[in-house]
Amino acid sequence: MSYSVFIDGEAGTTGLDVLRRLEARDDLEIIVLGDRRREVEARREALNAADAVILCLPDEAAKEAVAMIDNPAVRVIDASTAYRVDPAWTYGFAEMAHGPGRMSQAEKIAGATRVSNPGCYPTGFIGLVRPLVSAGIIPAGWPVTVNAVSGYSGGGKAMIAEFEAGGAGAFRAYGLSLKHKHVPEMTLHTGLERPVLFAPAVGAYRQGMLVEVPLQLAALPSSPSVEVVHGALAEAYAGCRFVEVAELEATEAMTGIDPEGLNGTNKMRLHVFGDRSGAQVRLVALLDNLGKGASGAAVQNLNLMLGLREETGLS
Ligand SMILES: NC(=O)C1=CN([C@@H]2O[C@H](COP(=O)(O)OP(=O)(O)OC[C@H]3O[C@@H](n4cnc5c(N)ncnc54)[C@H](OP(=O)(O)O)[C@@H]3O)[C@@H](O)[C@H]2O)C=CC1
Ligand SMILES: CC(=O)N[C@@H](CCC(=O)OP(=O)(O)O)C(=O)O
Repeated sequence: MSYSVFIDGEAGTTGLDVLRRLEARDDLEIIVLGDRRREVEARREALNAADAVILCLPDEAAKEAVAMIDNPAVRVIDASTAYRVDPAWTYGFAEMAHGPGRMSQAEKIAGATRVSNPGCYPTGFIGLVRPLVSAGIIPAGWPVTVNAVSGYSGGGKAMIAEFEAGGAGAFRAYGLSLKHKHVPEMTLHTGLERPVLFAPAVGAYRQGMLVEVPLQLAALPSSPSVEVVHGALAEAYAGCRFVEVAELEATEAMTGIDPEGLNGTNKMRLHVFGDRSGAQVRLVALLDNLGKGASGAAVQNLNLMLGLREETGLS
């Protein structure tokens, strides 16, 4: 059986990467608009004709696209920020832990017609922190900070053009007003009660990211050991193909970590770097902002929603 898929925003950074991942598949037929991609009526027709649509658009254009869909059978995956904290949409982080006996996020995605694809930074942050909040290691009211660096493709076509024209600088801290659009999503889907303090940065390389959460273990109520923190993460992602937790021994031997290390993949690797006394850790997620941070996750969600589970890599 073949399914039809329409990528709205097919010529953008995320859209092109989704297309690259799908075009070789013989179980999918891709609806491509080419030069007609900005024509409202052409989009409306494609949005209602496809079995599934993947919106790779700015927030406002994504909302307009959703409003154009009146065929109830169409499944929608939105890569923008528009619906990530909307309770009517299912959050598309398939490995997000929910605790024993509850429906997994992957099952929720499989049964949904509206799925919001997570942001790139939130994928790393939620991946690191949610299992620790669920396990009671980080109290819900704890003040949590996240530092991160992304390649410039994270800012889409405009930022790519800026950096590739030269003169953009080697490294730029931003989000300095502390109002980054990812904060509500990071806070909600970890179960934290206070807004996360988010310090993002962008570097003069195209793709790949590190998302880091430093924790003063000795200040936490249970003073957990490095092994307890690592164990909670390892348990949360046991059996997942796309999210892995690096062994403590391997992490201890590392002297650096390359943000480009998982480029081109749909994988995320979590590290727990601990100090010798065990009083502090740096939790670090490594992922491709266009892979598990965007297009890879969108394709994973598409597979789940169309029932192509063998393609998901979820055990
Ligand atoms: N880049 C990344 O790493 C990530 C991006 N995202 C999200 O994915 C979405 C797309 O981002 P990205 O690919 O980076 O952005 P780009 O700027 O690279 O691409 C945006 C695309 O949207 C199209 N578009 C813009 N406005 C309209 C409109 N009014 N009607 C129809 N099409 C329109 C553009 O068309 P045209 O080609 O004609 O210009 C372009 O193809 C955003 O919401 C972003 O936040 C999410 C996670 C990571
Ligand atoms: C480097 C850079 O600018 N990154 C983007 C985030 C990219 C991303 O995740 O897109 P969403 O906002 O749709 O989640 C930013 O900080 O706005």
